[in-house]
Amino acid sequence: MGEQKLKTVPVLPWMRSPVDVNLFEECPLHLLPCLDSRLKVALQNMGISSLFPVQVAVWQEAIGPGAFERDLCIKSPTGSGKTLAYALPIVQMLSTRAVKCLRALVVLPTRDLAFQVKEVFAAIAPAVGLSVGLAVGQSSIADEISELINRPKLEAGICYDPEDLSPELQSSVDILVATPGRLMDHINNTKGFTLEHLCYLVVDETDRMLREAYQSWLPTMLQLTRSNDESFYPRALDVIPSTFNSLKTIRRFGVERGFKGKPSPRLVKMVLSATLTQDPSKLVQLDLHHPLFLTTGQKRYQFPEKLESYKLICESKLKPMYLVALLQNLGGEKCIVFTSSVESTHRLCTLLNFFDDLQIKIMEYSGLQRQSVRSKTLKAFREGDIQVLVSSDAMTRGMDVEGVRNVINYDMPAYIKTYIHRAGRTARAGQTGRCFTLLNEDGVCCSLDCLTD
Ligand SMILES: Nc1ncnc2c1ncn2[C@@H]1O[C@H](COP(=O)(O)OP(=O)(O)OP(=O)(O)O)[C@@H](O)[C@H]1O
Repeated sequence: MGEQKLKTVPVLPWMRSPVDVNLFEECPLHLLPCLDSRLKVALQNMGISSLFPVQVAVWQEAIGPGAFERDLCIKSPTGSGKTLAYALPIVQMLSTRAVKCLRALVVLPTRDLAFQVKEVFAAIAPAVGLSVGLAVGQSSIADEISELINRPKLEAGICYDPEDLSPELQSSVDILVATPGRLMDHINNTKGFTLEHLCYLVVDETDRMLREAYQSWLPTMLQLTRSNDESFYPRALDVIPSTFNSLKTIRRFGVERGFKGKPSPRLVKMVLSATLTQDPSKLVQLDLHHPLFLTTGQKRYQFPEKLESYKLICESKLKPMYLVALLQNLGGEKCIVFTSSVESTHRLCTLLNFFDDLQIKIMEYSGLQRQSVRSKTLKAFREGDIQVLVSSDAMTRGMDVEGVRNVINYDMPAYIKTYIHRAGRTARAGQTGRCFTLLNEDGVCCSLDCLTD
């Protein structure tokens, strides 16, 4: 017990004195200080009339007295509105910029998540004249480049040298939402793609992003966005891959029109997750500047307020029958069934589809499927043409589908973090939701209490 308590006390001093998001209340838009009236209208058009507590807390740090002086580390439950918590202040801060260049970058682990986050930015950014791009590799690199980089029209007779990095090559977007792999492709190969003007970097689903190297995207990013004034950023960083043309993107002073001689603004970082790591050896990779920790409550992990959790003890050989009975009882409510692997996802989905009596549309969603198939399935699920999605953990993190009332752990997750993210596909945005976990009565592990991080 004592040991368990010790584990929950963060080692890093700045994590020990967090801002408690629970102390903030929902705030109606008309009471939110400094909100641009155009953004207010855009939010209302999204059906949003007030900001959630985590959004108010971040707004205060970003737009209020905090003025983004510190990097923000945000841990708040699934479905609490973290996307808008960073999107809104970034868009507001960039709304007065006259020159188009890439100023904000959001990096996410999967394409589906990147699509989702792009949609949120796309709903508010155009209201203040900002454009949003997507770099996830869903189209050819050439198509993506033409979306992201503005190439000047050539005058007749003028020969354009593609090797020439002329200043006319400009970003077509102010905000970019990207997956790390495709981001690295652009850093390494796309002429005119530069991070030198970047003001905001968001690493969403941070603990997942720090777990995988993704072609060293993080050290590369940090190197490229550092000022060449070493006194400004005194810490040395790891060596970065020599293959990319880094010289053109190293952050410089006075590069921007109208800003000559003035230092580039500090790159502000925001890192977020419902299960943000406390591990100093992981967090150090982010090279955070005087970080401020915003978290919800005292517990290590917090579940959504209106989530109900149930465990169903069943005989292992009858497990599929228990599931069928449960689905029958749920009567066609939107539901995600999680399994432990892509193979069992496929097997279980095939099996369920033999039960004609169920009279519900069931499809699978897994990392083994082609992106186009996955996107189509997700669209049908969002639109209610499919009621049950049998999924591997490809769906676990961040995915936001309206109306999901139930999550079923057909296979028990191996980690508490996985449980939190799976369960978090329901009970979002203050809604109610239920999470059922099927446990083997003869199983080695029959209680969720023994799930460890
Ligand atoms: N202020 C608001 N008013 C009403 N709905 C909101 C508001 N902010 C966000 N939402 C809705 O809440 C849902 C959850 O938001 P979001 O996906 O940002 O949660 P999250 O905290 O990032 O969750 P996860 O940790 O699972 O990624 C979305 O459907 C979003 O549209």
